[in-house]
This record gives sequence, C-alpha cells and structure tokens, in this order.
Amino acid sequence: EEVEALLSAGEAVGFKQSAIRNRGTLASNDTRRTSTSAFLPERKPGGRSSADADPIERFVRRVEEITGITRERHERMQVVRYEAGQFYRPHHDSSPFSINRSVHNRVGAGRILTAFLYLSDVAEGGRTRFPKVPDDAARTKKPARAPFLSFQPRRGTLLLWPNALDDDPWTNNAFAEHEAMAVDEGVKYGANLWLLQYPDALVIKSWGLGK
Ligand SMILES: O=C(O)CCC(=O)C(=O)O
Ligand SMILES: [Fe+2]
Repeated sequence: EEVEALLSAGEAVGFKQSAIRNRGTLASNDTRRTSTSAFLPERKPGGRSSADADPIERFVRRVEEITGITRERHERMQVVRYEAGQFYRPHHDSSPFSINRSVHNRVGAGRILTAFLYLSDVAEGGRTRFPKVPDDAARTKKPARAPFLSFQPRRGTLLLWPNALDDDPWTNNAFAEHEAMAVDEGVKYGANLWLLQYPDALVIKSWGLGK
C-alpha cells in the first residue's frame, strides 16, 4: 500500500528529466544520470495526517523510528523512474560541504543518511551497486563476477546507508558512493528519502523548491 501511494504521488507530480548538481549549479541532460524523477510535496512537521488514512505517512513514521531523525530533517521525497537502458552513474548523495559550513545553502549538503525504497521489482539489470565496497560473499560464490556490494531491486525493500562519517558528519563516507546500473528490462521505480544534518527548510528555500 505504501509503495502504491508513493507511485501515485510520483505520477501526480509528474516525472521530469533528473537534474544533477555540477559544482553547485543544476544541470539537466547530464550523461551521468538519464532517469526521470519527481519531488513530492513537503511533509509539514505540524501537519501530521493520520497514519491509518495515509500510507506515505506510515512510511515516513517508520523511517523516523528506524533512524531517530524526524521529518524536520527529511528532504522532500524524490520518486525516481528508470526505463530500459536508463542509469545513474557512480555518485555520492551528499555534496561536499567545505565551501561555507556556516551557511546551509547548498542542496544535497548534509545528507547524512539515504533511505532508498524500491517501488518495483526489476528482473534484469537496475541493481544499486556500491563500487567501493567489496562483497566477499559474492566473490566466494562467483570469483569472476560481482565483487562489489550490489542489490537487485525488490518492491518494498528499503536500503539505508550512511553518507557521512560518524565522528565528522561534514565529511563524506567514501564507501557510500553508489550507482544505479542500467535497467535491462521493464521499468524501475524507487523513492529517495534523504536524512539531513540540519532541518530542510533552508535547503528547500535556496533551491527554489518551496513556495
Ligand atoms: O536507483 C537506484 O538504485 C539508486 C538511486 C540513486 O542513487 C539516487 O537517486 O541518488
Ligand atoms: Fe544516489
């Protein structure tokens, strides 16, 4: 039900060519990311709807419980869509924050955790792969293949990973680099919920996403 609700919310907003940040400025048509995406409306901290009536509300509460990070520090959810052949090359979800730590004005900065929910099964391709994390189990089974950690999308499965270092939240965890491999067949959907070091209000404002 949560998956269905997130898919319809994405459809309602409409999927657009995903933008990507290049040294702080937004660039679409980037060859590193060919998928489309939709940012869902902000979930107001004061405006908690009933979890019984709102499956997205149930999902958000579960993420709050699991991570201990409440919605003031959630970015707007982003639903992503990949058709066959589409991908997102290796990247880090959190921007480097060294330019001016005192002003939280760069979108994508301070994304300390990523919660990524698969909204569809993908039969072939479309894996989420962490090219800096050796996967010893996979290497033992298939020495020639899959030496790095990767996941096949399964509808309803949540991946949660740390983008920052525990003892220095402004420094990127290099192992958190990841990519969405090209989908071979079918359509892949997922939802990003980025959990922030600071409340999201300033980010939304500076990126022009808010009212
Ligand atoms: O689609 C995936 O498997 C990962 C998506 C992703 O990395 C992102 O949207 O930042
Ligand atoms: Fe990502």
